[in-house]
Amino acid sequence: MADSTAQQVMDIRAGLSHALGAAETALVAAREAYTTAQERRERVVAAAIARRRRVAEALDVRLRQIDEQHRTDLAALAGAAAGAADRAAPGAAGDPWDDWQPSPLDRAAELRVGRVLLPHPEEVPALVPLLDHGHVVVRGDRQIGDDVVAGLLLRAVGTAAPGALKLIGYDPEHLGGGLARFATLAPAGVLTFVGPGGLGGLLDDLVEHVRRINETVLAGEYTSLRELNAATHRRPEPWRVAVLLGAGELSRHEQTQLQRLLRTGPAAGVHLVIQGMPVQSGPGVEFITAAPDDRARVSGAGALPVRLDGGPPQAVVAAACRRIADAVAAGPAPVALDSLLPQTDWQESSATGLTAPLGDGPQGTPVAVTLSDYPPHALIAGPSGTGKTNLIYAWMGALAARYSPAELAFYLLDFKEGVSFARFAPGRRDQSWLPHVRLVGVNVNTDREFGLALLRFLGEELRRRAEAAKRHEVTNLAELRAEDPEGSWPRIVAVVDEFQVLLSGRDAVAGEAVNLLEDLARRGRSQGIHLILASQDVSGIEALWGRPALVAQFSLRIALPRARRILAETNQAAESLPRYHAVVNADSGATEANRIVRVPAAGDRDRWNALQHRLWRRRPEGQGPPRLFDGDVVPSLGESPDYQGLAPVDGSPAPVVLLGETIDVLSRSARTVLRRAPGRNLAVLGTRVDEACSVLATAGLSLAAQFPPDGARYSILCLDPDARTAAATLCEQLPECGWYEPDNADWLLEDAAAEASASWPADRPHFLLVYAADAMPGGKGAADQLRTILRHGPERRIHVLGWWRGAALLREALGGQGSRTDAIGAWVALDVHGSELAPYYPGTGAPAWYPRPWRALHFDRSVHRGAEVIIPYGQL
Ligand SMILES: Nc1ncnc2c1ncn2[C@@H]1O[C@H](COP(=O)(O)OP(=O)(O)OP(=O)(O)O)[C@@H](O)[C@H]1O
Repeated sequence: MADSTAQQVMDIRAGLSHALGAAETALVAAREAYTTAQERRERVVAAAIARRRRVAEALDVRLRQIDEQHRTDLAALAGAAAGAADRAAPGAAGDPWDDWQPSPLDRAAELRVGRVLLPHPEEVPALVPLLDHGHVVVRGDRQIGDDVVAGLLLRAVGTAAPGALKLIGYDPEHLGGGLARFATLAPAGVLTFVGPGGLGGLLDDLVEHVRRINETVLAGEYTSLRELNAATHRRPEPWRVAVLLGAGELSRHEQTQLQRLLRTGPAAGVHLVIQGMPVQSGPGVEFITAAPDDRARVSGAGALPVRLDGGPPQAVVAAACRRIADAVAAGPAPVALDSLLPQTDWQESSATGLTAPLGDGPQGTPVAVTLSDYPPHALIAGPSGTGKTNLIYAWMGALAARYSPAELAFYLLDFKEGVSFARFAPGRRDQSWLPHVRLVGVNVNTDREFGLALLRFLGEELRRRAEAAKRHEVTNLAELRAEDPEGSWPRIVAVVDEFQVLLSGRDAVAGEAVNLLEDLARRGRSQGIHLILASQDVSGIEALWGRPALVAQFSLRIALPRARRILAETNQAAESLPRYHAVVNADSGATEANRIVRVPAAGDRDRWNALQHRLWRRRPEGQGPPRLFDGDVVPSLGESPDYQGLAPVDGSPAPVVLLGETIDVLSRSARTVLRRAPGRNLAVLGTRVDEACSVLATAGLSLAAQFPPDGARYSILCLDPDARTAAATLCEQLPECGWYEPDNADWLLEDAAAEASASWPADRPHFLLVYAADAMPGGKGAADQLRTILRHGPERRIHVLGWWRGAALLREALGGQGSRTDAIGAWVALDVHGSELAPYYPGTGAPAWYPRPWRALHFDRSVHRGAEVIIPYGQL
């Protein structure tokens, strides 16, 4: 048992020892596991700490990157926004006020009102689009709003070309005070005010503008003026900016019109700037909320705060307005004449008419004007200085460059004082001429007879053409030219500037002129003779109005600004024409036929000369200069074709006495023929010594030119010391000239009276030139002798060419009151009134003659029905 117990103890001990061993082993293992786990934990914790640190670092880096990116993006955006704003609002649209001045842009810009506040130092302007875009409504603080409106308007006018923008102000509360700083623009028509109560009318007017522009300017071709401008680079209508500064309740009609304008205005260049009037938001309407500091808002900038600019300084506004007003008053820069000229000269045929552009139409396209069977003739009217003469130049230039002189001939007459047509004829400085011009009459304002002469000449040409047409059995110029291709049948354009001078008065000249005009106007159309009558004076047009049949022929009407009575009565288009524009109307002035043209400047000498010289160098061979009739120039006998044609002839034909130049187209000389027949003496009447001497010298020299040196006798009796020099000079120029003075006058008279009473005619003529015959010494005896010579001399080839210093003095020489006057077959009256000439004039009347310097009235009872005006010649 003990053994067993010991065994048992042993066993238990062994068991315990075993268990202890196992436990110790387990403990060691557990300890090891614990250590391992501990170590792992420490590693994990370290790793976790390291990771968190890395994450934090990465986060920092990323955040820094994001911040950086944000700053870069913001700077780029702000820079881009600032750049875009500069482009959208260049020059006057965006410049700061301290450095601001008008700078017209070639397209509508957005307008700066302030700056957008961004968390970035770059300045980004706040812009609002207005012109060609929409409308602007300003609300909020009234005072700040006023400055915004002023700034906006100044920028708008400053970016438009002068005159291309019109402001209309409606300010019922302050009666225009809100726009007072722009008042300088008013006289130039850039700013107009509408009074209180005028809102309805203003809105109606603007709606009407929109309608008209859509209908006549855009005319279905363009959807807006902006589009038209982009396509043609022209802006035919100004922008109209209506500034509506507060209004009470709008009526229903006003509301409707306002809505119409908000919708349709911008396409037609009609824009509204509204303050103090409720407007609903809608497309194209920009809202500015005026508030101080950074509390303002501009709808285009979204929710971003905006700081509005202060108003423009008054000095800047005043200077700009003055400059714009001056520029508008000075008118637009002229267009060049070249714009009317074709690429190649002289390519057109005038067989059916003459067509040439007169200028540009509203859309920049040339407006052509035609003279043909219809319309055949033109009336041009415009008050002085509106550009009538310029328009004629421009038209002539355009025609002359298209049609050669074989196709077109000009006859030009200017009744105005001055020499506006003289440039077409050779002058002292410039020897060229416009080869189409056949006649130029200048300074003819006192020589209405010259106008008559032109009309007579054209009347003759008309007859010649009508006869040719008859011969070729045709009815108009086109057919005549086809039938007679070798003939010279240019279209004739006769221009008479200030034609009313010709028609003024109720005398014979006016009467004949109207009749001739009527005939020419009626029949000229088919024969290619066209009349252009121009007048600055409404009375000119009125002179024609009494002749409806005549006026009806002038169906082409051209009205310059403010021309009156030339268009139809209800046609007011000329009233509102801008400077250098014209209404061209080929339908007698009917409103529907109006065409507006902008006429180029053709007055410039250099430009004109370039054209004239070019055409002149191409002139057809043998094409001489035009006949120039200058009423201020004394003609020269040496240049008279009739004088040049005189030469001694064999036999004893009746000599011709030249007296002066007739007022006609061909510069003919007035003449009288000293046949061997009673009464073939000449009397010069009047007190003007120079002119009397000139007529006698012309007579003497022209006689001498027809005889060989010993073919005729000349005796000069000079009884006026004032005429002595001239008479003596003539005596020297005449062959075999006897010289007599008061102390030997009796010799001449006795001798000549004896010859005159001889029973046979002399073998050669004897011409007695008596200066101041009324001063004849020798009493009754001498007077009788002179009468004998006058009465009987001519049949025996003795002719008196005498100067009496009065019509009544001649009558005394002829035997006093009641005596016969037929011994004087021809006379030249100087400063003698028509009524005094009655005894020497057939019938019961007297010629209409009001003496004028260096003009005389000539009558030859053997050939004349009426007296003719002549111009004494000057020096040989
Ligand atoms: N289209 C134009 N462009 C530029 N200048 C012009 C134009 N038309 C006229 N002018 C200028 O205006 C001035 C007056 O023109 P113009 O002599 O033609 O007028 P007018 O009506 O004939 O006047 P008046 O009858 O008094 O002679 C001139 O100096 C002329 O150069």
